[in-house]
Amino acid sequence: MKKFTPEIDWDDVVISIRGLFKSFGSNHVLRGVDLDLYKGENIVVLGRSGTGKSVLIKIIAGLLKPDAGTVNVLGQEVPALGTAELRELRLKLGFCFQNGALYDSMTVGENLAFPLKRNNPKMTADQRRRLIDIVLDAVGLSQTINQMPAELSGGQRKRIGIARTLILRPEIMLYDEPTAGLDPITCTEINDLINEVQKRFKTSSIIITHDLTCARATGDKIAVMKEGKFIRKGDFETVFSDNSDELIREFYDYNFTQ
Ligand SMILES: Nc1ncnc2c1ncn2[C@@H]1O[C@H](COP(=O)(O)OP(=O)(O)OP(=O)(O)O)[C@@H](O)[C@H]1O
Repeated sequence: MKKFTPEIDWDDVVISIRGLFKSFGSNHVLRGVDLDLYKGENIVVLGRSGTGKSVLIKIIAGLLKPDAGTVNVLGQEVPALGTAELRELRLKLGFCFQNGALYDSMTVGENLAFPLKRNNPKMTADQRRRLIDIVLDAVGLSQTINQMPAELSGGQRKRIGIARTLILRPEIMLYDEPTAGLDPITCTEINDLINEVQKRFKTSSIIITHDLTCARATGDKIAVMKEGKFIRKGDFETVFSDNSDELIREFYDYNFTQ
């Protein structure tokens, strides 16, 4: 179970989605998605491959336009935003991709400086260094500042990827399969880090995963997507205590009874 109780502000919705539909030709991917993410909350999105989890994230980030529905992110109706407004909004969203997306030819420190130089060109080297120290400390890898990504383990690369996302101080974190390809001990460390980020940086998060151990450890709420909509939402116990749905049963059995 989750090891700490986050401070969720139930009066402050940071993402609110209603009646979202998206098709690609005859492929009806999203068919009436509703979702609320509250300030300080971690929501885990579960669903089989190809159910539309990435499409949902892309619509939240304004990278894809929905066919119908409303998508409000940090008080703004995303499909109505222009290019400049979208760019502003995306700075408040932190994307954590599966492979950490680090530049192999740069040291860890240079990788962390990169988004700062791009987004805050007036920042001094000292100011950058202070922020780099803060995020490296947050992910427990201060000693790696001069190392190359190739010298890091898979788990360390993930942590640096998270640090690089955090350095721009996003309000919402979007984690795409954060524990994929990691051994169970490293998975536990990443789960703990996701919770630590939530606590320390007061972020709200959407975590896409197939890993129920990750879902149980990090999710304040689990949302299960099937056939283009959420069929269940609630805390882990509530969602998995009723195994009448085949998908719920298969997810549970695959993760815990093999
Ligand atoms: N730009 C696009 N054009 C056409 N079809 C697309 C596009 N993007 C996604 N799709 C289709 O939408 C469906 C959902 O894809 P999506 O990537 O969201 O799945 P997912 O749930 O994230 O899967 P996974 O768990 O494997 O990452 C798939 O059938 C995919 O082929």
